[in-house]
Amino acid sequence: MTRYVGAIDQGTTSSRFILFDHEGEIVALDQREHAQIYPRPGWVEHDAAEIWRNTQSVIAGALNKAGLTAADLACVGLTNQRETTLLWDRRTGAPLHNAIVWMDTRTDALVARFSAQGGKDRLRAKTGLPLSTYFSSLKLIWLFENIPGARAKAQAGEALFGTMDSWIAWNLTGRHFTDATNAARTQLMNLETLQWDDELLTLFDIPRACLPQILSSSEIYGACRAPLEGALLSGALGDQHAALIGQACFAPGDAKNTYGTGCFLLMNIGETPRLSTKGLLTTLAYRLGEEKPVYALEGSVAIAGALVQWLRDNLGIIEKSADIEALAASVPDNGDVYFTPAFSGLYAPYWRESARGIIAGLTRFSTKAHIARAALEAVAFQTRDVVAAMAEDSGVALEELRVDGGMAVNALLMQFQADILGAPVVRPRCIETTALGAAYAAGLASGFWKDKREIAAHWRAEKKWNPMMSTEERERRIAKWAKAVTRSFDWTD
Ligand SMILES: Nc1ncnc2c1ncn2[C@@H]1O[C@H](COP(=O)(O)OP(=O)(O)O)[C@@H](O)[C@H]1O
Ligand SMILES: O=P(O)(O)OC[C@H](O)CO
Repeated sequence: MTRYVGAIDQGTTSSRFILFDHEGEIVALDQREHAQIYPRPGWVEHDAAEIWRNTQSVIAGALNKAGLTAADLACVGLTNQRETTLLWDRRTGAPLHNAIVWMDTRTDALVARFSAQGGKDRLRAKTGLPLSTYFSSLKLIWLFENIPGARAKAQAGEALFGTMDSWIAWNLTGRHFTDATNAARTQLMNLETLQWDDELLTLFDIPRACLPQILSSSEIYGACRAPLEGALLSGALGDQHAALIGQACFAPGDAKNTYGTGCFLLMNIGETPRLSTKGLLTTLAYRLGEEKPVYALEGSVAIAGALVQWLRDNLGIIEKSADIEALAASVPDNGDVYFTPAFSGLYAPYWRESARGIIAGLTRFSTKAHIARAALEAVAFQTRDVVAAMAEDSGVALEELRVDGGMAVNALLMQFQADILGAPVVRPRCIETTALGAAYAAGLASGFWKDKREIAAHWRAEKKWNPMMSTEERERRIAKWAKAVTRSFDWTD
């Protein structure tokens, strides 16, 4: 029997390929960062050709490290940054433009245009999503309106639309498809039927001919080409949905928070898509093969690890991301500095397109260490806002928070998170839960793992942070943060 499953994790910052064994343990990993392209304030692009090259390279790299070949893999799963939008030429395989990244705000004028047309409630009822620069629909319209000939090619089926899952899967298998979790983030899929919705396609004037086929998150999609010759691709889902599976959040009420470039808290809400009244998204959690779809409430935070990258790349106050912990720990507190990182507006629970980042409370006393500390705290405060919205919405307070993602290695952040939530934070042994979830989705379809129960038995807590802050202090800081948040509003109006 082949003893391993491979998972491609195409994230906002980097692409990884990870090999897992039957216990869900990592056997080998290779990772490569790609360029973040910022052509104008608020714009963020990726070179999709570079991402495909990096994907090929990390696949070869991890297989090499493990001394394995594609023939040793029972199957392969694929997970990805969601919403990031690409059009490419069906014949040549060349992208028509750089991919427009999920956090890009160039479509704010389109938000205003469609808001003025009315129908926002109908849109939310059908897709679970508000009108926002975040989702693919408006990014695709921007491409049609700004790239000469793009619409005509799309209408003729000569240009294909896809998020990063479709792009990688098309390059790997030659098949043009997406899974229903990724499709849920385009704002073109009906959350009940899990198919492209005619009313939405008409509203946004999107030609059906360019859209990928929507499939489940766990089924055999096809055999791969080099560098995974012959291996079966049998799992595909958005990264946050994959992390939910990787954290074994299979029961209603189970939740996880993934700290990557952004920060995304998803709570399983079972088989009925319920709309939030507190600024959360309703999304498909996953659809495993022929099983009934499972839904989730999501609190999306655009800027988390991206803030650490910004301190590194734009301000140069740290050399590498991990350095932020020592710098922030070199001062006992934030020195009354609060950082609202509304670089892409504010997402959940505020949904303010026109907010922009601010650092508040600066004095002659403030140092780069206070700013570093305020940056880490901002990630925890944003998560607290989402947790509070989730509790109000569901009427159930979170007993503990399961965490993962690149920033979850930061112990200072994790302790502050527990303090500011007033609830324990638990990190599992494997924090590569996104890739693990994709491997699980693939392995369930291929029969490598029997069922969800077998998978859930692999989950092990590795570390737990208990809250140590007094209630009074917590409330004081939350009030200060809330003040800093309001100061960031309406900057671009
Ligand atoms: N020790 C650390 N402390 C704080 N942030 C970190 C640390 N290590 C990595 N990061 C941040 O985590 C992010 C990468 O996490 P990852 O889960 O790989 O993200 P993505 O899936 O979005 O590419 C980067 O933004 C990086 O700055
Ligand atoms: O790349 P990540 O892990 O920050 O995730 C990005 C999200 O999928 C965007 O919705």
